[in-house]
Amino acid sequence: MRQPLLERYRDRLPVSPDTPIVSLLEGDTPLVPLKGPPEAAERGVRLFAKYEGLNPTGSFKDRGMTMAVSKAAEHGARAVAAASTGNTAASAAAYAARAGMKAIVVLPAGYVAAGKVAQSLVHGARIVQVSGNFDDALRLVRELTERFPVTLVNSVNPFRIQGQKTLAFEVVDDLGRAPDYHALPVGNAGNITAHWMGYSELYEDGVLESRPRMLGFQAAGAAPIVRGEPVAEPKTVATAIRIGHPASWEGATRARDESGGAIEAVTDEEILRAYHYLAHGEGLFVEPASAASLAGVWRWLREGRIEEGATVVLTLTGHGLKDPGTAEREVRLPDPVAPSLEAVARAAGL
Ligand SMILES: Cc1ncc(COP(=O)(O)O)c(/C=C/C(=O)C(=O)O)c1O
Repeated sequence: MRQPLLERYRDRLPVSPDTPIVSLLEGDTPLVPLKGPPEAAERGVRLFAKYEGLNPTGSFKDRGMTMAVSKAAEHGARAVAAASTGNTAASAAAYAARAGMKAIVVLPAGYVAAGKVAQSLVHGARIVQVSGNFDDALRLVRELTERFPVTLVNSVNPFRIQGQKTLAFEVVDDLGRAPDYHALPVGNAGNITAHWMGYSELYEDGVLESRPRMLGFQAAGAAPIVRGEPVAEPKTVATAIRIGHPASWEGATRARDESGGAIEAVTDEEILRAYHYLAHGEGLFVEPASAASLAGVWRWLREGRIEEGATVVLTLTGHGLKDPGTAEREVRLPDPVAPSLEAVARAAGL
């Protein structure tokens, strides 16, 4: 029987007997071995995908949200709030509903994928769209939660990072060791901070002999950490990481530097190439931001920067169904045909 995430890793989380467990049986996602692009097989590099789209709301956010909303409930909160590019909103809406709390989500108008908006709406969140970008939304939500009795559940809330570090625990449980590299997309940078925290806790406890090199990838049009300065008008097809001023900037650079890893930019073209490869080459449907993990590793492989025989884990952060708009723009639906065997066979290419 599946356990709530907070039960499975209770001894490594700020969970006390007074903490109500608000759970949708999140976590315990598959670590899927990939065939990998040819550049991987040529060098005997083993690729694994941590398929976070199989969390209850379809993204890794559920790991942090079960922790943050459970702690909010412990402290008597009646409402939670988050700024979001969409997945935090969807997750906050679901866990608030689970907890019988109100959810307020502030979204950058026009830049949130349809699936995420649908989730937030149907779970009953109070949606506020602002004419601005995610960074404006986060600034406003921080002011809102200082002014009103509402708990902030963005990843500036440390309980979110605590919940999200469990991904590293699961990878080690599955592999029996840390991978040599762990790649993931970087937006507000809470997730790379959390990944590194998880591996570091196991390393410091003597469970691991080594930690992975963390490889963070930003979209080229939204790469403030790569550029070393905020990006006022972030632009990318990967709307989940269309963020110009990451709240966990320091956490991300610490993970990069302490691990001897890197944070680099990948173009929308590289992201979409990886997006299509994962879907029709590996059978994994992910949203564009998630594909940035593979896009970056694919470039490292082409450039010979990953040593022979290495083990690489890619965090695929959100399910492709979150962003049907990109799917429909990327793959045109054929016109209807006559209801005859000949027409169907011809359309089917038989
Ligand atoms: C699919 C997907 N992939 C990668 C990221 C980047 O993680 P962070 O670097 O921890 O921000 C996000 C983040 C989304 C939000 O920030 C939000 O939902 O407000 C995401 O949804």
